[in-house]
Amino acid sequence: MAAFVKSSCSWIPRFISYRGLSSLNSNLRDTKDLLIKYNGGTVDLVKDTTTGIATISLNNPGKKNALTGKMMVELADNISELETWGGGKGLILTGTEGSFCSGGDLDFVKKVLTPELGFQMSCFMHDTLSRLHQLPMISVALIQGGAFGGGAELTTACDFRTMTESARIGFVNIKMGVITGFSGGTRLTRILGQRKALDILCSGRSLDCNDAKTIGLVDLVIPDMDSLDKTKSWLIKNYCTWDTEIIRRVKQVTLAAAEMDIETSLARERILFSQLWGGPAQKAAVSKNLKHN
Ligand SMILES: C[C@@H](C(=O)O)C(=O)SCCNC(=O)CCNC(=O)[C@H](O)C(C)(C)COP(=O)(O)OP(=O)(O)OC[C@H]1O[C@@H](n2cnc3c(N)ncnc32)[C@H](O)[C@@H]1OP(=O)(O)O
Repeated sequence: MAAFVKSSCSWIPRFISYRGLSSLNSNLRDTKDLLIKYNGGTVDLVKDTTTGIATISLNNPGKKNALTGKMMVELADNISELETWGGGKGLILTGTEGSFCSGGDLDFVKKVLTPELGFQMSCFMHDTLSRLHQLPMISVALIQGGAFGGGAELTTACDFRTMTESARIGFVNIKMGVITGFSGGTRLTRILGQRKALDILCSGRSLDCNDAKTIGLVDLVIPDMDSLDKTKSWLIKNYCTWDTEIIRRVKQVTLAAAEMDIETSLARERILFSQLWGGPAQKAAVSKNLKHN
């Protein structure tokens, strides 16, 4: 692997081999202390305890919601808070003032341009987006305005994506001389399959809502007006109507099936199922003589 790095990127110092980087012990605590120094913007979490729907808003409108180091830390902290929210059914990830996110804040990026710092940032964002993806809640990215580079990558950590009619999404990392740093390469491939992901990642082209829907990246196209309300209604109506505990368990079963070996996943599903068996939700349902036609 070191030879591959050397031949294709001759400017990378010899000591930064693939193995060398991955064996670095990236301490997330130290990375957090580092990132938080790169100021600007906020990431705001609102939990609606009536509906069980949380909203995370990326807020750096002067830069189309580009992510600073501090915003990366706030996003991680918001996910930590949601990990402890037992009442959560759904999550909407979006941006303020008509934009989703234009990727890493280029003013911040310019200050951390070494392979070691890139590796640290990447470890931190991988951890955050894995934890977002693994939340026992149904997550949706609402793509409005633009989602570019790291911003496009953020959307791939959610279960679903809605997109407004005028929005664009582009995995432009290749045009910036890098590949996906926030885990978007792996996640996009899981969503679309290798061939379509290669097309999107290698071209770096921007997709409009029709392209994104056709290719299977986006689940719902919505008008620009009231897009947050429309996304929330869609999320509640389709995925968050039923009992909180049951929704959270369904999400956990699908995660296990997607990411674990089959025997481990089946074992988990048996436990998640049997803990509900004979519970109040089931007793109420079986006493109603429901017809499902
Ligand atoms: C982590 C890393 C990675 O590759 O993995 C990345 O994500 S690298 C980041 C990859 N993203 C990018 O390269 C996006 C570059 N930006 C753009 O392509 C464009 O700005 C758009 C996002 C399409 C928006 O275009 P539009 O014409 O609507 O607005 P605009 O260009 O006037 O942008 C409004 C203001 O936001 C700033 N701005 C926009 N994107 C920014 C960014 N990522 N970092 C820092 N500032 C940014 C612009 O410089 C401008 O500042 P002033 O008002 O002061 O002029």
